[in-house]
Amino acid sequence: MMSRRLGCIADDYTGATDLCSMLVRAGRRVIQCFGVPDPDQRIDLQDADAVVVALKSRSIAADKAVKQSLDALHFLQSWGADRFFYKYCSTFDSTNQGNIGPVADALAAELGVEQLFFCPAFPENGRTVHCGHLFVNGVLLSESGMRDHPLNPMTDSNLVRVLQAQTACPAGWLSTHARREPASASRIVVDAITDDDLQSAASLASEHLLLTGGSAIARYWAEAIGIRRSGRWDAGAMNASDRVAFNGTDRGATSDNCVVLAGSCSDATRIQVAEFEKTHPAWHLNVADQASPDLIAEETLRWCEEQWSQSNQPLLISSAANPEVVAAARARWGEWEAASRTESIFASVASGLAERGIRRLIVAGGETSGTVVGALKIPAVRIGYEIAPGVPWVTSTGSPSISLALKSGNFGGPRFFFDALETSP
Ligand SMILES: Nc1ncnc2c1ncn2[C@@H]1O[C@H](COP(=O)(O)OP(=O)(O)OP(=O)(O)O)[C@@H](O)[C@H]1O
Ligand SMILES: O=C(O)[C@@H](O)C(=O)CO
Repeated sequence: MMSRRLGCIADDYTGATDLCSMLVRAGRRVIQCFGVPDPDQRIDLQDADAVVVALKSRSIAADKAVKQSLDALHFLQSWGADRFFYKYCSTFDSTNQGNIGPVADALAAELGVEQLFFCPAFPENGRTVHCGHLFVNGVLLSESGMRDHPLNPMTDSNLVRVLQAQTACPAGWLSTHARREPASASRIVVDAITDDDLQSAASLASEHLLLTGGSAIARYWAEAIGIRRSGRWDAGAMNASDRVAFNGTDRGATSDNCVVLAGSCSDATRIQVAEFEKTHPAWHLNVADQASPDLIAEETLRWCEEQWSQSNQPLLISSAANPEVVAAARARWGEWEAASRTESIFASVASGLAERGIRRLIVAGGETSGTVVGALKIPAVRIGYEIAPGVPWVTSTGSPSISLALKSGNFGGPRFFFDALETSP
């Protein structure tokens, strides 16, 4: 079989990292780019079997999401990709108008594809699809926490209906058990309850040029279509010059230091924060405070320096340890301003930590991860060891390199931060 290269477009940063980790499981060398790279960034993609372009297009206006996704497609074609995957959330998050339908339609039109599968199921993380309906840990999507999502509340579990509202093409669903495709539909939601179902779906799609879904199907599809397999990179190792720069700091940090930045408001992250602060120093940001984000960040960095002067324990900085602190910030600033202030604080803290020599960060939350990666001006990362399903350690390309664990809010068990430390580069 011809050796193929896979080009992927993901609609958020942690979702992209989730996808990368599944492709690494399948023995591929994967690079994740944050945004569509500029030619002058000169990211070396030659050794990669798959390239994932991470966008932040999940909740923006549909026309913008379409444009960014097509730009990403053209970039991936210029790299040499000959199969394409569009990754969205395993909970099918979208606004009423999109963006899953419009982006999928635009990519299909550009590639001349008529029939398209939609396969969000991620059984390992509790997301299953039965008769076109999505369940989260056995509960209908519309009755899960996603019902109250601040940006994209998901109040209908029937994905055929959700998708049909976003596309002019006829939508239907397919059970791989029946191996029967809906006769008139060209936009097809695929049932999957187990990984075996995903494997069957991947093999049904083995001739497809474009597939859409969550991360779990991508691993099997890469096998089914014969994507090049060059084996894993040791993507976690820090090189000697980075260590020298790292230890050269005069502000207390040492090469053992690692900081957790938790900006996610999800239940899973709250449990992880509570577990970690039982044994580690923790700093809770007061976003409701009237001080400027820069001042709050400076105060936070001073606290880190104090901690490092006493011990080299990993530190935790959290903004949303409980719903009350988020409510207080929103009451003071309004929802949008409160989120934007939180992100500014995390951006300044992340830059400040990097200036102080920190080279390992664990970040919780998709938006928060996007903010941190943007503040550190990281264009691309290589994918390393998988800490929990869908969350690998990644290491920035270029020098000095920095290692990051970018976690979707709801991913990982209660001891995720400990697991990340134990497996860190
Ligand atoms: N105390 C706070 N007050 C107001 N907004 C906050 C506060 N803490 C965090 N936020 C904001 O809430 C949002 C959380 O989104 P983020 O994507 O980081 O996490 P998530 O939605 O749980 O994760 P994911 O998108 O991966 O599922 C961010 O915009 C963050 O800045
Ligand atoms: O598919 C998922 O659940 C995640 O990769 C994600 O996109 C969470 O925002």
